[in-house]
Amino acid sequence: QSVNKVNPISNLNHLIEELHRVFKEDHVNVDYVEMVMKAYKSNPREWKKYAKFDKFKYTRNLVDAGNDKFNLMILCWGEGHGSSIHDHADAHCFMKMLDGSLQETRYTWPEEGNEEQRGEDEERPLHVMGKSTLKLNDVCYINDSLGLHRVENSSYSDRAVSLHLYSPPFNACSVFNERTGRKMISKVTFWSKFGKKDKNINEDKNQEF
Ligand SMILES: O=C(O)CCSS
Ligand SMILES: [Fe+2]
Repeated sequence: QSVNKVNPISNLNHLIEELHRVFKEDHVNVDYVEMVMKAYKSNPREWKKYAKFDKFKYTRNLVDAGNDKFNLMILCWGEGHGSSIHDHADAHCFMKMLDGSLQETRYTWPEEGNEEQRGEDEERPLHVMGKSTLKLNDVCYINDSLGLHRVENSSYSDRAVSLHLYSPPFNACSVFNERTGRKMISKVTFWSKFGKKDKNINEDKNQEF
Protein backbone atom coordinates (compact mmCIF):
# COMPACT_ATOMS: atom_id res chain seq x y z
CA GLN A 1 0.00 0.00 0.00
CA SER A 2 1.39 3.41 -0.75
CA VAL A 3 1.59 5.81 2.15
CA ASN A 4 1.81 9.53 1.83
CA LYS A 5 2.74 10.56 5.36
CA VAL A 6 4.49 9.32 8.48
CA ASN A 7 4.04 10.44 12.09
CA PRO A 8 6.89 12.50 13.54
CA ILE A 9 9.79 10.44 14.93
CA SER A 10 10.80 12.02 18.24
CA ASN A 11 14.18 10.39 18.89
CA LEU A 12 16.57 7.59 17.87
CA ASN A 13 14.89 5.01 20.11
CA HIS A 14 11.52 5.87 18.61
CA LEU A 15 13.03 5.45 15.12
CA ILE A 16 14.36 2.00 16.11
CA GLU A 17 10.96 0.98 17.52
CA GLU A 18 9.21 2.05 14.30
CA LEU A 19 11.79 0.18 12.18
CA HIS A 20 11.23 -3.00 14.21
CA ARG A 21 7.49 -2.62 13.63
CA VAL A 22 7.93 -2.06 9.87
CA PHE A 23 10.40 -4.92 9.35
CA LYS A 24 8.12 -7.42 11.11
CA GLU A 25 6.35 -7.62 7.75
CA ASP A 26 7.91 -9.73 5.00
CA HIS A 27 7.47 -7.06 2.33
CA VAL A 28 9.67 -3.96 2.76
CA ASN A 29 7.87 -0.75 1.82
CA VAL A 30 10.98 1.17 0.69
CA ASP A 31 9.17 4.50 0.36
CA TYR A 32 7.76 4.22 3.87
CA VAL A 33 11.13 3.31 5.41
CA GLU A 34 12.74 6.25 3.60
CA MET A 35 10.06 8.57 5.00
CA VAL A 36 10.51 7.21 8.53
CA MET A 37 14.28 7.70 8.35
CA LYS A 38 13.74 11.18 6.95
CA ALA A 39 11.29 11.99 9.78
CA TYR A 40 14.02 11.41 12.39
CA LYS A 41 15.97 14.61 12.91
CA SER A 42 19.59 13.96 13.88
CA ASN A 43 20.37 14.72 17.53
CA PRO A 44 24.05 14.09 18.42
CA ARG A 45 23.14 13.56 22.07
CA GLU A 46 21.25 10.45 21.01
CA TRP A 47 23.94 8.89 18.84
CA LYS A 48 27.29 10.23 20.01
CA LYS A 49 27.88 7.15 22.21
CA TYR A 50 28.09 5.10 18.97
CA ALA A 51 30.27 7.59 17.11
CA LYS A 52 33.81 6.21 17.29
CA PHE A 53 36.35 7.50 14.80
CA ASP A 54 39.55 5.91 13.55
CA LYS A 55 42.48 7.93 12.21
CA PHE A 56 42.89 5.89 9.04
CA LYS A 57 39.50 4.58 7.91
CA TYR A 58 35.79 4.91 8.43
CA THR A 59 34.31 2.84 11.25
CA ARG A 60 31.12 0.76 11.36
CA ASN A 61 29.32 0.80 14.71
CA LEU A 62 26.32 -1.50 15.25
CA VAL A 63 23.38 0.24 16.93
CA ASP A 64 20.65 -2.40 16.65
CA ALA A 65 20.53 -5.94 15.23
CA GLY A 66 16.90 -5.48 14.11
CA ASN A 67 15.65 -8.80 15.38
CA ASP A 68 17.75 -10.37 12.58
CA LYS A 69 15.60 -8.59 10.00
CA PHE A 70 17.99 -5.65 9.58
CA ASN A 71 21.21 -4.15 10.89
CA LEU A 72 21.21 -0.50 11.92
CA MET A 73 24.67 1.02 12.23
CA ILE A 74 26.43 4.36 12.56
CA LEU A 75 29.38 4.98 10.26
CA CYS A 76 32.01 7.55 11.22
CA TRP A 77 34.07 9.08 8.42
CA GLY A 78 37.22 11.02 9.23
CA GLU A 79 38.37 13.75 6.82
CA GLY A 80 39.06 12.25 3.39
CA HIS A 81 37.85 8.73 4.31
CA GLY A 82 35.91 6.78 1.71
CA SER A 83 34.59 3.31 0.92
CA SER A 84 35.57 1.10 -2.02
CA ILE A 85 33.12 0.75 -4.89
CA HIS A 86 30.79 -1.92 -3.59
CA ASP A 87 27.47 -3.73 -4.00
CA HIS A 88 24.93 -4.43 -1.27
CA ALA A 89 24.74 -8.21 -1.25
CA ASP A 90 21.14 -8.34 -2.55
CA ALA A 91 20.00 -6.29 0.45
CA HIS A 92 18.15 -2.99 0.82
CA CYS A 93 20.48 -0.15 1.85
CA PHE A 94 19.11 3.02 3.46
CA MET A 95 21.59 5.74 4.43
CA LYS A 96 20.89 8.94 6.42
CA MET A 97 23.26 11.81 7.20
CA LEU A 98 23.56 12.54 10.94
CA ASP A 99 26.45 15.02 10.73
CA GLY A 100 28.60 16.58 8.02
CA SER A 101 28.10 15.59 4.39
CA LEU A 102 29.14 12.68 2.15
CA GLN A 103 29.58 12.31 -1.58
CA GLU A 104 27.99 9.32 -3.30
CA THR A 105 29.14 8.22 -6.76
CA ARG A 106 27.00 5.59 -8.46
CA TYR A 107 28.50 3.17 -10.98
CA THR A 108 27.22 0.64 -13.51
CA TRP A 109 27.93 -3.03 -12.92
CA PRO A 110 30.80 -4.44 -15.00
CA GLU A 111 29.38 -5.80 -18.21
CA GLU A 112 28.33 -9.46 -18.19
CA GLY A 113 30.42 -12.28 -19.52
CA ASN A 114 31.66 -15.27 -17.59
CA GLU A 115 34.88 -14.82 -15.67
CA GLU A 116 36.42 -18.06 -17.00
CA GLN A 117 36.60 -16.90 -20.65
CA ARG A 118 37.74 -13.48 -19.60
CA GLY A 119 41.21 -12.57 -20.90
CA GLU A 120 43.84 -12.12 -18.19
CA ASP A 121 44.04 -8.38 -18.77
CA GLU A 122 40.63 -7.84 -20.34
CA GLU A 123 39.11 -4.73 -18.78
CA ARG A 124 35.42 -4.27 -18.04
CA PRO A 125 35.47 -0.72 -16.68
CA LEU A 126 32.68 0.62 -14.48
CA HIS A 127 31.01 3.81 -15.68
CA VAL A 128 29.91 6.68 -13.43
CA MET A 129 26.12 6.98 -13.50
CA GLY A 130 25.89 10.03 -11.27
CA LYS A 131 27.25 11.84 -8.22
CA SER A 132 25.37 13.40 -5.34
CA THR A 133 26.16 15.15 -2.07
CA LEU A 134 24.21 14.07 0.98
CA LYS A 135 23.65 16.75 3.59
CA LEU A 136 22.38 16.72 7.16
CA ASN A 137 19.23 14.52 7.55
CA ASP A 138 19.19 13.56 3.84
CA VAL A 139 18.26 9.93 3.18
CA CYS A 140 19.33 7.88 0.18
CA TYR A 141 18.41 4.35 -0.86
CA ILE A 142 20.23 1.83 -3.04
CA ASN A 143 19.99 -1.84 -3.88
CA ASP A 144 21.91 -3.94 -6.41
CA SER A 145 19.34 -3.38 -9.17
CA LEU A 146 20.16 0.35 -9.03
CA GLY A 147 23.93 -0.12 -9.43
CA LEU A 148 27.10 0.06 -7.37
CA HIS A 149 28.40 3.03 -5.41
CA ARG A 150 31.31 4.60 -3.53
CA VAL A 151 30.67 6.83 -0.54
CA GLU A 152 33.29 9.30 0.66
CA ASN A 153 33.85 12.22 2.96
CA SER A 154 35.70 14.57 0.65
CA SER A 155 35.97 17.32 3.27
CA TYR A 156 39.47 17.88 4.66
CA SER A 157 38.19 19.88 7.58
CA ASP A 158 35.00 18.15 8.70
CA ARG A 159 34.20 14.62 9.82
CA ALA A 160 30.90 12.96 8.84
CA VAL A 161 28.49 10.55 10.54
CA SER A 162 25.88 8.48 8.71
CA LEU A 163 23.17 6.02 9.80
CA HIS A 164 22.87 2.88 7.66
CA LEU A 165 20.13 0.26 7.58
CA TYR A 166 20.74 -3.00 5.70
CA SER A 167 17.97 -5.52 5.26
CA PRO A 168 18.52 -8.39 5.26
CA PRO A 169 21.74 -8.02 7.28
CA PHE A 170 24.94 -9.18 5.59
CA ASN A 171 28.52 -9.73 6.71
CA ALA A 172 30.19 -9.68 3.30
CA CYS A 173 29.69 -7.88 0.00
CA SER A 174 31.66 -7.44 -3.24
CA VAL A 175 34.12 -4.62 -3.90
CA PHE A 176 35.03 -3.66 -7.44
CA ASN A 177 38.02 -2.31 -9.31
CA GLU A 178 36.82 0.72 -11.31
CA ARG A 179 39.18 0.20 -14.27
CA THR A 180 39.00 -3.58 -14.72
CA GLY A 181 35.57 -4.31 -13.23
CA ARG A 182 37.09 -7.22 -11.31
CA LYS A 183 35.37 -7.95 -8.03
CA MET A 184 36.48 -9.42 -4.69
CA ILE A 185 34.49 -10.52 -1.68
CA SER A 186 34.95 -8.23 1.29
CA LYS A 187 33.91 -9.30 4.79
CA VAL A 188 32.56 -6.46 6.88
CA THR A 189 33.07 -6.13 10.61
CA PHE A 190 32.04 -3.76 13.40
CA TRP A 191 34.39 -1.40 15.22
CA SER A 192 31.92 -1.35 18.10
CA LYS A 193 28.59 -2.93 18.97
CA PHE A 194 25.85 -1.25 21.00
CA GLY A 195 28.26 1.49 22.00
CA LYS A 196 31.00 -0.83 23.25
CA LYS A 197 34.27 -1.43 21.44
CA ASP A 198 34.09 -4.94 19.97
CA LYS A 199 36.59 -6.90 22.13
CA ASN A 200 37.77 -9.11 19.28
CA ILE A 201 38.25 -6.16 17.00
CA ASN A 202 41.85 -6.29 15.97
CA GLU A 203 42.83 -2.66 15.26
CA ASP A 204 43.90 -3.26 11.67
CA LYS A 205 41.22 -5.87 11.04
CA ASN A 206 38.29 -3.47 11.07
CA GLN A 207 37.56 -4.33 7.49
CA GLU A 208 35.45 -1.78 5.75
CA PHE A 209 34.70 -1.91 2.09
O1 LIG B 1 28.56 -0.56 5.14
C1 LIG B 1 29.59 -0.09 4.63
O2 LIG B 1 30.74 -0.22 5.10
C2 LIG B 1 29.44 0.75 3.36
C3 LIG B 1 29.05 2.15 3.62
S1 LIG B 1 28.38 2.93 2.18
S2 LIG B 1 26.59 2.14 2.03
FE1 LIG C 1 26.95 1.24 0.15
